[in-house]
Amino acid sequence: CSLGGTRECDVVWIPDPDAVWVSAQLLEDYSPGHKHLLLQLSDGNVHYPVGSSSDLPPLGNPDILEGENDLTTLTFLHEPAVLHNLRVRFLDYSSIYTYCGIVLVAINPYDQLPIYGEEVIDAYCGQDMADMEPHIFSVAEEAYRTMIREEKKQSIIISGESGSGKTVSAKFTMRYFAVVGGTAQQTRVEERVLASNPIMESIGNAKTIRNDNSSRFGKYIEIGFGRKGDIIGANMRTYLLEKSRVVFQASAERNYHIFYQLCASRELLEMRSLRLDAPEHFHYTKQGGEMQIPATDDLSDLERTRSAFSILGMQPDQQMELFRILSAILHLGNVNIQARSTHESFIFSQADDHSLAIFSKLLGVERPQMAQWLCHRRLAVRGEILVKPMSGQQAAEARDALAKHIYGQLFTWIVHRLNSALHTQRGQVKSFIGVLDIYGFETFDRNSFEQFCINYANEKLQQQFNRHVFHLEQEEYIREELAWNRIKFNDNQQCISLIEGQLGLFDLLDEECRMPKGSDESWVHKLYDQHLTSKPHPHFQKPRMSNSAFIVLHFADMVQYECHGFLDKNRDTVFEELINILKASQSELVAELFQEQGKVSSVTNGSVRSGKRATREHKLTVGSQVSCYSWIVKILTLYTPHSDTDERVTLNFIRTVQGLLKGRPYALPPQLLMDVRRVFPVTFPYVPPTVLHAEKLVIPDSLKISFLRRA
Ligand SMILES: Nc1ncnc2c1ncn2[C@@H]1O[C@H](COP(=O)(O)OP(=O)(O)OP(=O)(O)O)[C@@H](O)[C@H]1O
Repeated sequence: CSLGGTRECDVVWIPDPDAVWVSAQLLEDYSPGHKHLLLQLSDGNVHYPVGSSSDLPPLGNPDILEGENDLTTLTFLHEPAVLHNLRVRFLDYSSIYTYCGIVLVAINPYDQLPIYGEEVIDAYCGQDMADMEPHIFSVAEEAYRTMIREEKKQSIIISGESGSGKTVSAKFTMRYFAVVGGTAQQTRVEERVLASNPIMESIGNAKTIRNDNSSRFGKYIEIGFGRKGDIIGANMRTYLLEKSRVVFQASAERNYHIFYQLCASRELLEMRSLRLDAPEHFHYTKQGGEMQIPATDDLSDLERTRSAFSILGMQPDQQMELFRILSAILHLGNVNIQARSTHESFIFSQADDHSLAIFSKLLGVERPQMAQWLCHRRLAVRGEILVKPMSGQQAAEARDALAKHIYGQLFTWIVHRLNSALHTQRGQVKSFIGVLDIYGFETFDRNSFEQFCINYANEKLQQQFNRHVFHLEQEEYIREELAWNRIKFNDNQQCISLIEGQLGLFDLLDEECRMPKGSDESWVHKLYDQHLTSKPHPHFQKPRMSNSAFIVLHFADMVQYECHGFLDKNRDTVFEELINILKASQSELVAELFQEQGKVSSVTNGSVRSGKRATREHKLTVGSQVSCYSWIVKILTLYTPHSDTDERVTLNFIRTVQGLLKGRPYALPPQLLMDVRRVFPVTFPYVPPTVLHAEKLVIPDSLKISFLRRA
């Protein structure tokens, strides 16, 4: 029988509510105009309705192609063909890997497979990708060989939803490079590169409902190779750590592993001074209700973390410094903030609070000062400085913001420390292979700012994939004048524009953050006005039963986000008084962690949000960290404002340049971000990164000169 009378075939795929797709035997030829197809399913014959020839079900592939190791060799490549082929390979051939051209598709086996030993690495070493069964090692080998043969830097991008196996795959590629780029005996460099994994997992991974060891940050590691293809160092960049987890965990989730590791080690002699208890006694570790991950042992995991720190050259006393700060965060979470009985809206924290005392001692800071500034804030009113008690909720938020901030600073410090241990002389690095392991697409029952940022990153990654696999490939066909049928693919630019474009979700969020009375609710209503009423956007919806949530139709799924907390998380604010106390800490490490912050806070911050100058809060929004005007940043790095006049000049300059650069944005390189934070923590508006590079942006010399002269 045949469909359309042109091709002999007797199997088609039809949609099924349970199995997604089922195959069916075609019992009659189809000719245009037929209203039904007569199909044989496992449970009998059916008349499958077809409106027109474009409604015909997808055709099955010939039996001979079943289980092919490269999806691009299939005669028909569509969703049911892909799923069926992956299933056959997984179930019948016990193979978790399949190629799709240059892409390797991996299915998480959730089982220890004997396919990653040294002998398998040896088997893949030096072999061509096309000659070998699909494997993560063959992708690593291809990158390694191309780097050496063509002297070209390489990147491996690992993407997939949460729990799909990205981090495990990234670790296998690193192990592969450590073996092929090392000597027979592991040298210290490879050992150090591999040792960074347990450390990053301890401080950046946590149990979520999807994955017991979920990475809560993005990671890009560049492994540097010397002339002979030997590993000589590495450098890591991290992206957007989920700091909210430090103070809050959803049901059945945990905080970062390191906290439980420390609690589990509380009986060790050297750990007693940390005054730790079981995790169920700490507010910051018990909220998820599940303290233990089956089949893991937090105590032995801490040993692994400590030995990795030692491999990376961190001395035991410095490790203890880290553990002291981490333990202090747990004690901070237990600080008792109470409503004052006479006046309910004001609160105080008892100076003899046991947890506050331990927290202050561990961090080497003054307890009375901490008690004061955890529940009071300084206000400038008509030139006068007033001290005002906070409400209970404000004080709890200030405490949590401090905990998140300390953890975030410590995380960044550890990454810097690891990079110094993995660092090599630039001149020696001949080439590198980058491995990007970024958080996977997420959708939970309740999604917030973190999921929004993660899904946005995945949307960008998908676009990169589309560009690479379809767009650039087809451009090459055009250049080479090859005949082929243009492949249609789902371009996700519309969804990306909704998030990052002008009047997009980030744009309106940053604007709301600058409003004196901005709130999550008013932001979400502005979204409804803009993207439902004024100009309905195909990727934006409002849930029928809620006035405080919005839905984005992502490439991977529809996700409903609750607006609560978006503004706070985007502002990422900490009060300066608390930072100053930490800066004055007797602990060298604590003081060092906040030195940068001190510099930032001493610079007056042009807060558009309050409509006035604000000196007390750090306000570079998270959204605006993702992208920024690089020219402004470059010029700012040359310049530190010293007075109010300077600041006004700077703000005017920024506004002028923003006008000039409208629609020509540029993603801010991380090192410049550090510079701008240090020099001038002004809130930059969110602008989408495009293909344009900063170097190509032309700023009139007259403007630059006039600015520099005035500055
Ligand atoms: N190749 C594999 N072999 C055996 N088990 C695997 C493999 N890949 C993944 N797993 C299992 O799946 C779990 C989740 O994998 P992984 O942490 O790599 O997911 P992920 O995609 O990085 O998730 P997230 O985005 O949440 O960080 C691992 O802890 C491991 O138990």
